[in-house]
Amino acid sequence: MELHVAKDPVQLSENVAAWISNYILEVLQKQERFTFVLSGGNTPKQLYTLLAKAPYNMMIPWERIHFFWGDERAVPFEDDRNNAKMAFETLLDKVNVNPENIHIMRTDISPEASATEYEEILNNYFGKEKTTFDLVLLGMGDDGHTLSLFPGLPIVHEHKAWVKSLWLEAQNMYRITLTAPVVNLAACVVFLATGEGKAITLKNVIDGTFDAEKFPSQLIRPQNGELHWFVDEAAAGALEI
Ligand SMILES: O=C(O)[C@H](O)[C@@H](O)[C@H](O)[C@H](O)COP(=O)(O)O
Repeated sequence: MELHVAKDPVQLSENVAAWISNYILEVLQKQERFTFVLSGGNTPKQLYTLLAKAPYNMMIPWERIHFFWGDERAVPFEDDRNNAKMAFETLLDKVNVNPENIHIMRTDISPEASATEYEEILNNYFGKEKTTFDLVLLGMGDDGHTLSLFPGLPIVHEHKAWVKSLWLEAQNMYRITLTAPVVNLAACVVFLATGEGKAITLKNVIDGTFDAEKFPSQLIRPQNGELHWFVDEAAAGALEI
């Protein structure tokens, strides 16, 4: 695991934009396509906005990037809580992507059907390969969840399925989410976390005893890939570094 600490959320987004674009260019020297899992939540908004501007909008061969989502709230695409909507507004509508390479988690069908369909899409992409995504971007909630793997829910014990739907009582909505097993087959996972509200949880996730029921972010341990945490000083506040 590699920890990158930035002064504040603005610097963090700048560092991550530079880091990610270098990584994409490096990988694309060796292969034709790049598979990129986007995350929802607030933290990545600034990063997406930066990636849509110079120099990154020109530097990155967007048409060679295939986009996926880590999780989705089962609300219509037009709803502001929809993770795909946010990514389109901040990034995908502004750069030269190939619409055929964008794989949203559908919310116009039942959450179960959407999860099954997404699992099929992933199987078609990665079926026999040992490594899945080139890059998975993740966030962590103050409670230690990542993706839609929330503390105490059965989904944290999923060993087999790559995509599942679940009911989230606290938010009164269904979610569709990738599971830890598929994310752990990625070549690279990048977590973003900012703010002092995440400091104690971050310490528990990184330095604490393994307890996935309580801190599902601990489930993310790429088998053969890299794991990076990009955090700001406030989120890093409780770490001993
Ligand atoms: O749809 C979502 O809610 C997410 O994908 C979720 O896992 C998110 O990454 C964390 O909740 C962190 O969210 P913030 O960046 O808003 O703190």
